[in-house]
Amino acid sequence: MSIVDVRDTVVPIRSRIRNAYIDFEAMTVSVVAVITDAVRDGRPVVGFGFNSNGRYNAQGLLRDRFVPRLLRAAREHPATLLDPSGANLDPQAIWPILMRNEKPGGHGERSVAVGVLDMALWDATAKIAGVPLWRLLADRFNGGAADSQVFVYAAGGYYHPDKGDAGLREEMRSYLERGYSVVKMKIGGAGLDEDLRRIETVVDDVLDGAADRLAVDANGRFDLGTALAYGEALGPLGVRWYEEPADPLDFKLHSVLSERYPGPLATGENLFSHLDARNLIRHGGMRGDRDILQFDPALSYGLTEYLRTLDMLDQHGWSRRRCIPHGGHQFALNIAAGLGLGGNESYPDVFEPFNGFADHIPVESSLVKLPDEPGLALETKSELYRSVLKPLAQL
Ligand SMILES: O=C([O-])CC(=O)C(=O)O
Ligand SMILES: [Mg+2]
Repeated sequence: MSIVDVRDTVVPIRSRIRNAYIDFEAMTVSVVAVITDAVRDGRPVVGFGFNSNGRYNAQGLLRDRFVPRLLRAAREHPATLLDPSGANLDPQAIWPILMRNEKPGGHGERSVAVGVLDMALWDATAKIAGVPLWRLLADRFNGGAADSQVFVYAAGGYYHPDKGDAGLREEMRSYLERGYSVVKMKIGGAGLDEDLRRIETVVDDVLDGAADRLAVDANGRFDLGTALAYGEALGPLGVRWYEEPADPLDFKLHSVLSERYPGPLATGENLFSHLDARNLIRHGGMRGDRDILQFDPALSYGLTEYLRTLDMLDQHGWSRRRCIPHGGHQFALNIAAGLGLGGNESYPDVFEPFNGFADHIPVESSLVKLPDEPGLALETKSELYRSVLKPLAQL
């Protein structure tokens, strides 16, 4: 078998929302379809991948470097893409082919291009094996143990020009109505007083005072003084976690904050390699008994790299249950179930049509089950499949 073509497209996920650092007026996603000549159910197997929000499409990198490397290997050395049986792809063998002639360091952007391709390769591999990705991962890397359901929380609470406190409350209430018990909102895009008012109205008027059901996300906005000032206000409230207080690469700042802020901190969505993740663990003062690690495999060189990150965490005595990836996609959901992570993000209302999970599986008590269809089962997200994936693959 072989890879016969790779198609890619760019889809806008433009919206008027804003976090503390960026707005999403020009946000885009790269989508790829890896077409194989393996046939299942009378059709060629196609693997799909896409990046999550926050980084823009990687079309230039995909077309200049990563797709040509893959297609050239498929043409000239097809066996190098395959597992020893020769009957399926081997994404872990393909990864170094994609990364040939790439220097170390400076992780970001190319990590998105590789992440999108790697997602599609794992999708195709599981489809060829005829199993859901979560099952393939559990059997291959987790002694066969898969979680039957995954903790998910509703991320939203963005700043929006037309939305006041009433709109924020309504949004958060609607997440609870849709089965989520933990929600997340943005901070740091207003002053501390205004943010505290926004937090308090959600905690008091929507969550019956249960602040441990509300996470807050500053998107890397604060300097040390501001991060500490917010921490002093958030600590006594007891929010679920305080996310990305400061620049993701300022490990010293994180370690100082972690000495002063007793509650859980969360970060990692903007660290794009297992080496950057290791620096966070080594130098960021993260606490293995409470903090949350949000590395997003779609943005950070894919599942192949994420497996290295999990190995690194094992070596540092961290439980995988501390990992709740950013990105709200079905890729990380499969990884969470198959490898025993602590949960996965969900965006019930933003970043359509890439948000959310299988159409027919509801969220209940902030838990979601996984589909049984092979691969990532992105086909179970009908709007994504109809409007983006099917036309791209020309199925
Ligand atoms: O607003 C964003 O960039 C997304 C984000 O931080 C998250 O989902 O945690
Ligand atoms: Mg975040």
